[in-house]
Amino acid sequence: MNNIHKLFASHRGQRSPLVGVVAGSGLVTSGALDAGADLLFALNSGFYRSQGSGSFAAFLPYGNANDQTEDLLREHLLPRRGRMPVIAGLLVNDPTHSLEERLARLRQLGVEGVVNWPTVGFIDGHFRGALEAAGLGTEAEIGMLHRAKAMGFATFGFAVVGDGSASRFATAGVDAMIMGLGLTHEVHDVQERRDHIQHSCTLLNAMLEEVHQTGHAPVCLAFGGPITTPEDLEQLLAHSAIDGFAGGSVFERLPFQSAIVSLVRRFKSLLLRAGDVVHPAGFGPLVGVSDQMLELYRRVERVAPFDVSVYIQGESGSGKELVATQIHRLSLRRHRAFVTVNCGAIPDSLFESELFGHEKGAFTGAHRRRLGKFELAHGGTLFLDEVADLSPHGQVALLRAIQQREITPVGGERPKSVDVRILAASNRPLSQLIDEGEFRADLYYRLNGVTIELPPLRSRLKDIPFLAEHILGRLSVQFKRMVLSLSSDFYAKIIEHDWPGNVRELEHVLTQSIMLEDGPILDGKHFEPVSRRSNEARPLRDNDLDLDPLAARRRALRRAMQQAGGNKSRAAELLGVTRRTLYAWLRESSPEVDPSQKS
Ligand SMILES: Nc1ncnc2c1ncn2[C@@H]1O[C@H](COP(=O)(O)OP(=O)(O)OP(=O)(O)O)[C@@H](O)[C@H]1O
Repeated sequence: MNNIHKLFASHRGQRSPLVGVVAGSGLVTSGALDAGADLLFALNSGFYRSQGSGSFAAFLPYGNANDQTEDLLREHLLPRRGRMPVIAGLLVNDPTHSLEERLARLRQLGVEGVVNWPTVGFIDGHFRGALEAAGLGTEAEIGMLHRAKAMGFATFGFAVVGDGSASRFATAGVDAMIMGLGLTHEVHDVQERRDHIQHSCTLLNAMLEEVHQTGHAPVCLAFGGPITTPEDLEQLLAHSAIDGFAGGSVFERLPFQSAIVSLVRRFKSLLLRAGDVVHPAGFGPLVGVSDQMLELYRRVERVAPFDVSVYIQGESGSGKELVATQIHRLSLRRHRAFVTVNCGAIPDSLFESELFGHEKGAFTGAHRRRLGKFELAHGGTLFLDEVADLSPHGQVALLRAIQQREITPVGGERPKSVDVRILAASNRPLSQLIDEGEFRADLYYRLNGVTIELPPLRSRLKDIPFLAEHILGRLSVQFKRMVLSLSSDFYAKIIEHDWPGNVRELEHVLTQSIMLEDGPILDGKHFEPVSRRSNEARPLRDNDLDLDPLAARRRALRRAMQQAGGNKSRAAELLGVTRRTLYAWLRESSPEVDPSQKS
């Protein structure tokens, strides 16, 4: 009894289906192992897929199919199979080696099961008749499986729908039947898709009946056909008594598909963030309605059109870069470049080259002329982020460039004049650094034509619901989830927290919650507030926020039903709740949301 026989014996009476993966690469094998697949199939169709061609060629039961399968096993599947039992395809009419030789080699490799693949079942008409008459058809495959069984392999009969071979393999006493439903194909039309699956159920049930009539009870797996999602298989399992499913391209395609889906989503969410997004409760990309923010908007609006340098001071994550972008957008330079320099990230030795560029051959590795940030920003705005991190050397070089309005590229001979507006930001107060001798006062005065101070988030709690709504809107696109609100418990914790990381930290906390929680209302179970404030009076009254969870839920429901066009299944999906929960909510919130709408 090998591992496959043991698996089949222990599977009787189990409720979950057996799942076999036809792998064409090591990547898919590792994925199948990690996901807990029951069986790993080495069929030469996988070899074709890994070469970038369709598996159609593998349906020709001739040529060097057995060599291809052995290569696939040795190079890709066996090194990564873990403890998954492997079943190898064996072409019965092998023109190069005897079946005994092939089987002995497979056994040596550690293969535990054999299936007739590529099978003559893929051929029909006169040619098939001729093959059968010449003893090269199904009978030969049955003979091969008999020999394999005698050598201790588990045997799998691959039967093609409608050629009557299912009963012949079953009668021959194979351990498992693989019931081929045709090539894997994805159908997007919902109705057509359902028709295909129903048709597959009919075909499967006919084959199962054929097998049943023989009095044998092999394990029966559906293979390929229109099954491309777990939901498709669920339908098949609901309507036919199969034990599981095996497939190839359906699993191989998914890693790419999910990568594409997630990339497209991320691109989409980036587009939503960028550009001239105007938030009704804010100013350009800045969200917030607190008095401090309104004051800040006024200041930004005033200074933006003048060509003065602006120094933006604020804690980390409080929105300094957003303020800088907004100043640029409202300035006369808005159609020219906005270039950011993260001063803390440039090693001292590269400072001049980064900011002023270098000529070809200026130093080893300078293969071509490179423009520095000043030249890139010419005519536009240069944003010096984390300016407090500049070394003394960097401070001197920067001061000179600003004073003289010209730069000399490394290795260059003549200075070039540049016209840039300088915006600078720091989360450590520069005035304090000057007192400590860390920052040059003359540079500070050059940078600080006007100061704009960003208030920390903990001092403007009133902005939080607006910021949260804004961030959730972005996250629901990114995660394709309809999250509409925070529970009152979550808000209470948010208000208690000190937010040392400001808005960026709020973004992280909400992102974490959306990943860890289901449903449209986030509870923040995983978030523990940290507060250095004592029991001093809260700067916010409860009625400043929408803390009514029922109202929040109703709003969520209304929007989901609207978005789903009244379709309750879709609305439940959008909200991440079951249909039963959706019905309960609909009853609870009627008559606001009409539960009689179509489902
Ligand atoms: N008022 C705001 N409205 C909307 N989003 C904001 C606001 N303030 C900050 N953010 C968001 O918070 C994040 C951090 O903002 P930003 O990078 O501008 O902060 P910063 O002060 O420059 O941070 P650091 O000091 O770390 O460079 C960004 O994703 C930004 O979009």
